[in-house]
Amino acid sequence: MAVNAQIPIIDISVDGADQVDVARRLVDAAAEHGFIYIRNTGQDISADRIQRAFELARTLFASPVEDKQRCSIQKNNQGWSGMHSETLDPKSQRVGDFKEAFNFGSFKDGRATQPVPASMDAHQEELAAFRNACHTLCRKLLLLFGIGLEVSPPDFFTSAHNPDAESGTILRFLRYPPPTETPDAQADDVRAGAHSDYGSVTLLFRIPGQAGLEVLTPSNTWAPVPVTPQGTENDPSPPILVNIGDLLSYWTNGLLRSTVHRVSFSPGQAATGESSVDPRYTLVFFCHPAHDTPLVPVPSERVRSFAGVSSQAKEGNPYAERKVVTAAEHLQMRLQASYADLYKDNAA
Ligand SMILES: O=C(O)CCC(=O)C(=O)O
Ligand SMILES: [Fe+2]
Repeated sequence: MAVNAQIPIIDISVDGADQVDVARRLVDAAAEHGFIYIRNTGQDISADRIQRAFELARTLFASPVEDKQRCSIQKNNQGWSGMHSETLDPKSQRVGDFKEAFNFGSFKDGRATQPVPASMDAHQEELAAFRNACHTLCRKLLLLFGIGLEVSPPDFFTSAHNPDAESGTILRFLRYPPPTETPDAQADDVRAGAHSDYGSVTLLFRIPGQAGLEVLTPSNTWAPVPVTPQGTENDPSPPILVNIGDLLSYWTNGLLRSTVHRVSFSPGQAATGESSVDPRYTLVFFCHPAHDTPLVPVPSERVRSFAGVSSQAKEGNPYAERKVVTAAEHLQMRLQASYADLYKDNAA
């Protein structure tokens, strides 16, 4: 059995805790691992709210296929993508990812600004509220990163993530079919190819008992990431898994790590007590800065003087060359690589 990934568990909501200390621990975890478990005792996003969002994901994917197709993914990265239409690791994958996804962009006055399946019509306010709660938690984390990195001013990242500004921020529902629905899958296939995320920070919600997520360790092996790490079994909800995206890694000169991960079918690789036999549902929130944010050097002595821009810290970050791009430009580069079909007219 593979050894689980060693990812720190941090509680950012303890009453009376020293925020500077919490911030430092968060930065250390992000710099060393790129992944952090945020303990969820219900203060930031309640267990009920998360469970309801999972119910909505099940309802959405059970919608008639024509209804989902009507909402097919567009170049703005919003909408439905069916099996095999996204290929997160095009260099190594024989076929596209074994998954179905629905990406929600922004909501205005509690309504989606994009077509959604009819089954979601009555639930739009609830979806908007979940998305807002995720955004608020990301901004809380970004403020702590600002404090931990001694950025001046500490709200440098937070103010670049104004929830009302146009951005690449996406709430994504995912469904990975069970092996019984994918008899054509081969031993080397993956449910989601190896990749690092594109944005600033990602929040991942999973269902206890469902295996699949693995991170690439510094020794180049795949380590499973259990949904419920030791010590959180009695919490109302498993910890929220946070990871650093390429944009924040790039922005911090590689100090905060964006770590490569994938979703495997995991026979024999699953963490104890987890399995891959059921359809797997996950909820992911990809937080991005406002489109027009220039990714200039972060005003932090610690970032500026980060000497360890080593090949390891740059892992998964294809933009080794430093040049000021906007958040929107950064996102476009990545999307074009993952959705070959959607962008094929732009090739050449
Ligand atoms: O479903 C998961 O566990 C991870 C999904 C993921 O890494 C992604 O969508 O970027
Ligand atoms: Fe990811």
